[in-house]
Amino acid sequence: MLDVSDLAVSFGEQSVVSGVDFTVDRGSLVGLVGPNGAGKTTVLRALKGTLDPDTGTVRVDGDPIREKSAKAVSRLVASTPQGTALSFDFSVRQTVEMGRTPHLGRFDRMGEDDQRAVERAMERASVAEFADRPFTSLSGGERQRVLLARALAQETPVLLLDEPTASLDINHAVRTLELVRTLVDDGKTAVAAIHDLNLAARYCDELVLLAGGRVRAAGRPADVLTSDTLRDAFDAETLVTTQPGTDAPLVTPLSERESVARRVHVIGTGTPAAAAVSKLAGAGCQVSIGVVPAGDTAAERAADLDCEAVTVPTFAGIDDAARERAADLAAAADAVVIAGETGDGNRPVIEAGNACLAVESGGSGHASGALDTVPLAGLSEAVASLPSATERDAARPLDQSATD
Ligand SMILES: Nc1ncnc2c1ncn2[C@@H]1O[C@H](COP(=O)(O)OP(=O)(O)OP(=O)(O)O)[C@@H](O)[C@H]1O
Repeated sequence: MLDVSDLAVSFGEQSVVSGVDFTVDRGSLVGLVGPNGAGKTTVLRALKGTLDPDTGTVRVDGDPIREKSAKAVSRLVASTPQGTALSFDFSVRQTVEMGRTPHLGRFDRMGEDDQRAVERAMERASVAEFADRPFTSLSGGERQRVLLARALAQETPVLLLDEPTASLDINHAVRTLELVRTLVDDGKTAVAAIHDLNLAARYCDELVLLAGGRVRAAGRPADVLTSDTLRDAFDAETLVTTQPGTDAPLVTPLSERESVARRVHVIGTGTPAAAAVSKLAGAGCQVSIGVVPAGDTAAERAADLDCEAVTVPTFAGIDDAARERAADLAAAADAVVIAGETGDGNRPVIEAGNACLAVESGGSGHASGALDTVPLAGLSEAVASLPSATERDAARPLDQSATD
């Protein structure tokens, strides 16, 4: 339905987007996500044909949009702007009626069909109750819904929405995206720039992640929103898990204070080890676990959080290759954390690691009674307070010379 190929736009000397390619299938909702200044609004402007790209083409149903008349485009594409600071001296109803302009001749009056489209658009965007109020008297979120109603009244096959939920409370944000989702499920095609990554992940079929004017990732939300792509695009540490009851990703930004940035190898099984993995990954640690039976809760948690798990088939015992891989991870880690049952076979893995901590109450069965034991709640702080492997290695020759 929409096809963007090799799009490049610059303002004066400044290149703003370049090499942007993506397609939007009919009846799908694509979210444009990315940091401030990434080029999302610029791409939306190119999609509606209101700017002249340096290179590249935007096609709607195979036809270049720049070759269509403004009226033809406005019958195909409706859009809502990012800001709502428009100084309309019109009522809400009159503002929504403007959406019918592409369907009317210059001196035509609105007919019954037009009136019906306006009423229906106001109902759907929940603004009918404001119909007679001046647009300028509404709050930012109410104005945003009126502008959505205006776009809906236009009755186009394509909707372009620039931050449709930016000023909306959580109830109206969800209702707006659910409305867009319903329209898309009924056959419309929509592209929306959305800052809230979790709402974008929940409602969009696909995401296009822009940063620095380029597409950094595109595809299903779960494939686009990974810690690595988000670090690359936003220069931010995040924890990516799954939204309850869906398979959509859930992105939790980590503050620098929370981000412990330590490499930690966990040894243990079951709920205690799973809780330790979550806690450490949530604190921004690079976590590995093993050796652990495949299918154990802790192995599954590690997989959910994109952490390396050294596994062996359940009841198969620990083989040499698995033991060596886990020992290598333990030796390279800043800390080894023991949580839950470890099994005798993991003894060499524990011995390969340097700074060992055990999680309180989950530590039964671990190899040494001489370990520092910490509560789960204080685990990431305890790990952060240990020297990193690099600091330990740097200190080692000094220790040796001191004993010589
Ligand atoms: N008319 C213009 N003249 C000069 N620079 C511009 C113009 N419009 C946009 N830019 C610049 O282009 C870059 C991309 O802007 P754009 O509005 O497309 O980003 P965005 O991803 O929508 O950002 P935000 O999330 O902050 O809305 C920014 O650096 C912006 O300053």
